[in-house]
Amino acid sequence: MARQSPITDAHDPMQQSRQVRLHLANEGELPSGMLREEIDASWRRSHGHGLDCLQGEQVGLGVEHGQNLQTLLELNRTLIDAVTPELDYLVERQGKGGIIILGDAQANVLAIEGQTHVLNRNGLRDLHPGSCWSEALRGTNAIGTAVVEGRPTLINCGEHYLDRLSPFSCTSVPLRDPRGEVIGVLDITREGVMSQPQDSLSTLMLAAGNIESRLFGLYHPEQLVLAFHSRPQYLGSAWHGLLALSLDGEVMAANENACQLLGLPRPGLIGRRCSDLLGERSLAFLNRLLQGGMSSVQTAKGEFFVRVLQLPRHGNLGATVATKPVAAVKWSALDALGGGDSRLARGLRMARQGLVNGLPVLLLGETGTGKEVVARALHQASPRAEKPFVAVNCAAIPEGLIESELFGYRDGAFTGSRRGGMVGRVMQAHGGTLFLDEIGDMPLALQARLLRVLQERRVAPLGAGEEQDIDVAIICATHRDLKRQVAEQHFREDLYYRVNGVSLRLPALRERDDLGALIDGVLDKLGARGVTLDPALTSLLEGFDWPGNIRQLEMVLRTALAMREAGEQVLGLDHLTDCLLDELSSGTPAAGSLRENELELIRGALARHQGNVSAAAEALGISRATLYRKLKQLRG
Ligand SMILES: Nc1ncnc2c1ncn2[C@@H]1O[C@H](COP(=O)(O)OP(=O)(O)OP(=O)(O)O)[C@@H](O)[C@H]1O
Repeated sequence: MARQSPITDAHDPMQQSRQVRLHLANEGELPSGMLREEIDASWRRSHGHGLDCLQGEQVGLGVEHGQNLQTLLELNRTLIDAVTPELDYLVERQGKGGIIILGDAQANVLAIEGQTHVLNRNGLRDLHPGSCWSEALRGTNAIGTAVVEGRPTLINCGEHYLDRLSPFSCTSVPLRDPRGEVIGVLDITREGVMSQPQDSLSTLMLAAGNIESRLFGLYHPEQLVLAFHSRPQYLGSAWHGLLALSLDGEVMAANENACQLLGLPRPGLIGRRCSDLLGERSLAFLNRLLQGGMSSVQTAKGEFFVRVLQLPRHGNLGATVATKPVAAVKWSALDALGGGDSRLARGLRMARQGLVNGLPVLLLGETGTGKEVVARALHQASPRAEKPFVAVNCAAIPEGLIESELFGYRDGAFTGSRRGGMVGRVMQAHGGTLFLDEIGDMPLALQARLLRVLQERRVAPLGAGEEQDIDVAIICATHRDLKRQVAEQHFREDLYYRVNGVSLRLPALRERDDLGALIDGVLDKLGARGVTLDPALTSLLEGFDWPGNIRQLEMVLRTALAMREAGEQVLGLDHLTDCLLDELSSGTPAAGSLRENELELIRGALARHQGNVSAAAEALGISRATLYRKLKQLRG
């Protein structure tokens, strides 16, 4: 083939890379400054590997030349297990033309899903499980190059080193194990130039964060895994710090975020005592974590919010942070939640009685009224306390993932998913308690499946023929009016009766007459036992309507505590920011429908925070998700 076309002044980047390729093939050298910096570096490496950018690549590649695919899959079993839910989700999300690829640390393809016919259409038949896409063999390509670079990589059409890969654009992110080593790569490939490469990149980075959190748990099944962040909204996200603790409280592993948040390199964290890092060693701290879901600690790096992400599979958790076994706090925790509200205290006792006798418990209440706290305390006060408490937020899991998350899967979910695949949350709760939060948001199709599981007490993972017996206590919660949902046919009537064994409505804060007891409880939880409120602040708080309930009260008290001078034990109006004072002074919203008032409150908060949703949600004491949901409901 005649190779012509010296470099000319091309403005089209695709045209430009084509000319660079021709020049390289003809002259045997790469002209400088013609390609993006990282592409230039990768092309030089590819050239150095002796690859011909026009003729093809080296042969002797991957499984088709003797490498055993089964061995490859077995070697990467943990990675495959951790990636499967995200892979399913990405396949569903990427739609037309999207191909999702999972590679290992050597850029061997482990799984390829989605619109794979697009590859055949373009004559690319050698991209399949078992094939190797390392840079050394195939030149610049997102999978191989991301492995070499160890960072997210985007390769647009002609930026591929090999001419024949030019019809495609690919984005890849490396996946790291808890030690920070690259153990795989996740890729989205599309036909043609990527119009929104940043979208694919952010989708992949979010997925990588979730996968790495899951891997962290899978690598440390015998340890207590704590998630922490300086902002509570970031707990459970791809950005939280993770620490795996041995049963005597020593840090066994830390993820990259944890190193950054604590300002220490990994070797400086491993082997340290959790109490040195997070500044807490008390039984109260552990109990708060186990019952309240989230707790805050003051450290040299400022305030962190901490949540338990995974309990150790075996062993006495009490020893991890505290010195006494956790079981010692069982009853007192539930009793304390009743505060000074005798009706609530009675309801809590009945709920416990029902749960112990095998009845499902349904917790109803507005956002922030403490439904999750109550669910955990009920579990702790039951004979199942030593067994797992597994919480599933049905509104937070993407619809396409709920089924596999709840019921798990066997095999066939994608090439390489193994027999025994992933254990679903229902099965994880075996012997203990399953808490289905926001059950009112569960899609109808899944409600039918859940109903069958609850009736038959058997579960079949996706792709599995046989069913397994399960023994779980069920607690459900929702902020929705489930009866209305049933009437409007958004919630199955039969499921409603199945989950509604003992129902307990948690009162909104404005309906409670034990604000004082609650304030003491929250101060205690925030590590400020003995701090009191002066009469002016007390009466301001008593006059407020508390749309965000206890969560909002907690935020107000947390702010006031932070404004104290050293040694101050009495909180007053001086300890509130102007913004909070304005908010609380607005008191009970003026007459009008609840809907209008809510909308007004949200609009007000958004206006005060210049449309910043996170700040408005924080001021209202609700999560961003709840704020969006409410806006959608109220406007629609
Ligand atoms: N009795 C209590 N004493 C002190 N703090 C509490 C109490 N109940 C709840 N909280 C705190 O209030 C916040 C909200 O509680 P929780 O998450 O259980 O509410 P929820 O009703 O499940 O909210 P949502 O519906 O928004 O998920 C948490 O930070 C929790 O620790």
